[in-house]
Amino acid sequence: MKTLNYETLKQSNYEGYLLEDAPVRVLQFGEGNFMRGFVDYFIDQMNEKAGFDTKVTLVQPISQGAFRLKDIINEQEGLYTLYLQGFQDGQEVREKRVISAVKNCLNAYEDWNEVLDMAKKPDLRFITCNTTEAGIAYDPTCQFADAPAASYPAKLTQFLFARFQQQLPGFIILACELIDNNGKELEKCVLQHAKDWNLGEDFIQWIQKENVFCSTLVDRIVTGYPRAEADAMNAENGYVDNTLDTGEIFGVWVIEGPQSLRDELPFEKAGLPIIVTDDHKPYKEQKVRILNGAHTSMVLGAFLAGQTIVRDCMYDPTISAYMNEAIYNEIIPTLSLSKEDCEQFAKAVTERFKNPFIDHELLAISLNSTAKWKARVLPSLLGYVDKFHKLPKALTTSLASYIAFYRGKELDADGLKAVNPVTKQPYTIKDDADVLEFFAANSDKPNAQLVSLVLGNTSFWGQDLNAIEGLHDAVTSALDTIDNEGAMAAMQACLNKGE
Ligand SMILES: NC(=O)c1ccc[n+]([C@@H]2O[C@H](COP(=O)([O-])OP(=O)(O)OC[C@H]3O[C@@H](n4cnc5c(N)ncnc54)[C@H](O)[C@@H]3O)[C@@H](O)[C@H]2O)c1
Ligand SMILES: O=P(O)(O)OC[C@@H](O)[C@@H](O)[C@H](O)[C@H](O)CO
Repeated sequence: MKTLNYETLKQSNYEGYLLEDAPVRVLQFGEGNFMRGFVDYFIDQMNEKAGFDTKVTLVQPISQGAFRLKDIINEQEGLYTLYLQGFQDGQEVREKRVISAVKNCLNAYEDWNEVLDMAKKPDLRFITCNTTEAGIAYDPTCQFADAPAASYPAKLTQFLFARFQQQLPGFIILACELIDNNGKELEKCVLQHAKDWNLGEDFIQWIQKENVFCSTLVDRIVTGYPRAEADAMNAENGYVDNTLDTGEIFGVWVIEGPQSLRDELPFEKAGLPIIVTDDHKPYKEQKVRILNGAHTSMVLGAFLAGQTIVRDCMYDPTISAYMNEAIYNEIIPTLSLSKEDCEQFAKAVTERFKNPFIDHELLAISLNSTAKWKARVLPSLLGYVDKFHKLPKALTTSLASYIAFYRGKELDADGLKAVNPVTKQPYTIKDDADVLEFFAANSDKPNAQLVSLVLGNTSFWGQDLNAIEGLHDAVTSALDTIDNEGAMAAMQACLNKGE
């Protein structure tokens, strides 16, 4: 079978929508599954339904790994097949679409001059990005002369300076990272670099006046390359697509920015679920704390209890009751939106988790759980303690599950190795090097001591969690239960009412 590209599609008399040539008006930092299944899908839809006539150049912001995704994207001339599946208004929807919005992919380390040359293109109008939660951070070691600078904000500053020198208009910058105020945080980092690198007051003013940094909230479960079904999909399609992407049909993009965005991005004409608002925060709080909070507080314990994908957890009576306990009794009472709104959102989320068409792997969600637990679960735990003056059982147990999951001993380039106590299968813990080194060094310690060290690690949590009354003993006790009776028993213990 031939590899997917325009010629392959022509030869197979493909009749779907394709846009082979159009000006590149979007530069996108991040070539991952999520951006291709969400932002680039929306651009493709706007191209077809609203004459947006726009191609996207992807920039891989980190070095190409062994997989060499940039090369694979370019070999396929940016084309990829996206499967979006789930239920809409009670109806089963399965959408397959060849996305032709992407023109090509550059790697920041291999093609930096080409990236900078993009700044000279007058057509370029939008910058989109998702560089993970790790991506938007100020790194004072980055230098203007680096080619390129290490961090994403520093690379963006170099790119914006190249644009400024061309005396061309600035950009609408749509940040998609799942951190608070992503766009504004990105702008802060850029301004700091401009100042530290002495790029001049005119440039600083140009950044502020000519560019709109939008904070946005993204919501779609994108499960990425479907390893198990890829061969069957390729056989059915009649071509080999090495960048197949899958996700749920549900999707919402909330963009904080001026209403003029509605003129520049014709999403209304294309009938897309994009909301432009002057305050995205309530949407983000609700989504991150309920949906992502439910994922992060559930998956590590569920994995240790022998589960592998989210949907199966939803049909396990103990795990789903544990998740509901966390969502409805411990997370929602700490949120600012009305209980009714939050419960409606939560109900939709748990239905989405049951999506029969996508397999969302617990191990995929477990990636970087330290930062995720801090951003997605800790605020609810703190809010609950503040409001009710006692510990939320399920969220406290999720911290014990996190520690139990992270107790690996052998560290190699791939991650920290551990063995699942139920399936007896080895698994790899993936997180920042300092997190993995910490657990590799401390996993053998007795539970009470390990808990004290984890809770006291201020670089993980931004504070010493041992200071929360009763938390150390409660986490130690839940960890003892996990060790002696299993993770399922620890989750079950959170459901015993009246204690
Ligand atoms: N997959 C989903 O369902 C989903 C939904 C909403 C949001 N997100 C967010 O999107 C992000 C990417 O998810 P994905 O599923 O596309 O994963 P992925 O592994 O397919 O892509 C990761 C992307 O992040 C970039 N990246 C990784 N580390 C980086 C770093 N240190 N600095 C700069 N860039 C870096 C990679 O180049 C790549 O573009 C996640 O952080 C996630 O929070 C994912
Ligand atoms: O993508 P991650 O790894 O940051 O987080 C895992 C999931 O919680 C996340 O992908 C959600 O499915 C997504 O945020 C839904 O919009």
